Amino acid sequence: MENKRTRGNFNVMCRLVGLVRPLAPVMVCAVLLGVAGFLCAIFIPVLGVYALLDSLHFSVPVVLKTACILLPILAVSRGVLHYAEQGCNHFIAFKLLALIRDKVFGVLRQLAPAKLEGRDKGDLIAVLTADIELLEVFYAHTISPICIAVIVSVVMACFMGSYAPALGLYAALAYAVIGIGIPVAAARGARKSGESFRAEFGALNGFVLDSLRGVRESLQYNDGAHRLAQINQRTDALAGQERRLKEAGGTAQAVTGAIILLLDAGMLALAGSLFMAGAIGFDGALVSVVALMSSFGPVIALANLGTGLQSTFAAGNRVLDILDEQPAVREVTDGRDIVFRGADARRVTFGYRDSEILKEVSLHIPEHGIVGITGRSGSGKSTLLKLLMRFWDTDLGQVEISGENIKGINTASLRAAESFVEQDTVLFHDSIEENVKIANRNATHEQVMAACRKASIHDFIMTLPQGYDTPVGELGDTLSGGERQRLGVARAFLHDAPFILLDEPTSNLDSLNEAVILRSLAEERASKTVVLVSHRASTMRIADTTYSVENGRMS
Ligand SMILES: Nc1ncnc2c1ncn2[C@@H]1O[C@H](COP(=O)(O)OP(=O)(O)OP(=O)(O)O)[C@@H](O)[C@H]1O
Repeated sequence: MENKRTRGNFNVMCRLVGLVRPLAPVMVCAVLLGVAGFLCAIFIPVLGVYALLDSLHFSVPVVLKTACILLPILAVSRGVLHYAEQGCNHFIAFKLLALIRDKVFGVLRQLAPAKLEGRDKGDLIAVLTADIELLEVFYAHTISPICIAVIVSVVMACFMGSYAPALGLYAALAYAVIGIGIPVAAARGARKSGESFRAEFGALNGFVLDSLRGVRESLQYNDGAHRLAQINQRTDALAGQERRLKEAGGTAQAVTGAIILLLDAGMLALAGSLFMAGAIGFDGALVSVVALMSSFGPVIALANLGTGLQSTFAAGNRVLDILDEQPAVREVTDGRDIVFRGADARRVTFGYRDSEILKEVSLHIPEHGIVGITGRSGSGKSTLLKLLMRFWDTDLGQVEISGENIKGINTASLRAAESFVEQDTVLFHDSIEENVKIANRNATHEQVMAACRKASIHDFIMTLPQGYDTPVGELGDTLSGGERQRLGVARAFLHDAPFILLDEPTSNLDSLNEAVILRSLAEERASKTVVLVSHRASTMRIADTTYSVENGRMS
């Protein structure tokens, strides 16, 4: 993706919160339940102190008898509130994974195919699975703990401040040190490793996927051991990074524990000195010390987030990179629908990024004509077909379909009018019948068979034990290149669009199968218009007009 960028953590946090606005009421519920639960837990020892002071005849707001009734109520409430908070968090987790994946898939649909060309597919899978999964931690276990910690800290600082303002200020400072100071310091230290861990994780996914795809090549050239060594090296590097992240997390936890003890000791000294100076009573000093000691729970949860948070922000960044990516072409829904009446390229200039591939190319494709395009490898023939499909927009000049600028035609209408058979046919892990039917989900079995006959693949399918129900192996690698190619052509026949664009449809075929497909195309010409890219003179013979692309120019 071109859009790879690093946003500030606060920016990432705000953007991620914005993504799940519909879940805000449940999040508020989770926070309120969490605050109530923590306050119950904190006030159990405080009530104990009140009971003790009451029995020593101090004047306290809660007497021994009331404390004895309240203590079990608080204990049970703590459990119930915690359970309900977790219930809300899990509800949020499940809903938001669906919500974010839906958004990301929506964007990918717009980016495809142009912006996904050349993208590391393994890395993309890592974003769609692991990174989004990690965001669940962010929403359910980061946002709500932060809110809970802020609210509980304010309540407790006010409570201690009611005995003496200095006690309240000290408590607020202590909470800030644990809840802000430690996670910020830990996150700063782990920022680079968090980002590179997520990036490396995606890269390893891509590498393994690549290795699986190329397993035959690796075996053939005896490159398996080298490939395995590379996988091991990457895995070790990733494990090393993870270990460093975990070690940093462990160190942060140990430091947190030590600082809390020091802060407790400081509170004891402060309360003691205030008591000695007569500013507060013994009850105020004791209650404040116990209240502070028992109220670090919510901010400890934040301190523990520090190092893990970096991975979460890095994952958030990667998800936002996809969401922010601009498609190469915008889907048109408020344009015109067309009836196909021929196509034209008018002085089309186009390049991928900086390199110019086509320069002022013009070409006329009359309705019911068969137009051939030849040219050396890499001259831009497939690129021209992609411009006719509007996978990309031209830099200069324009492509017209039925006399309309292609940019103003509704995308759905354009897709219905065109069938594009690319050089490589991608097959899904499904039966042959279903693989052909992706071109027309409503087609009957008879129509699928007719399309396969035209593509000269029917006889082969009938030799298979399960015929059209034969499952196609992963990535179609149980079929030969020519068989896959003919299935691709069968899809185009089944799609039944008036304009067929074929990119090297016969490159893997013997002359017998080539002849069948060319005859089928010739028979279809009463209702179809065909653009044919091929290096084979025998295939080009059926074209009425042949253009040649050389050095980006058409002749
Ligand atoms: N998505 C892309 N991003 C950047 N460059 C690309 C992209 N797709 C193709 N190219 C480059 O554009 C040039 C033209 O590619 P194209 O596939 O159109 O050539 P072609 O004439 O169809 O070649 P062949 O006959 O080998 O299929 C090549 O140099 C290719 O590397």
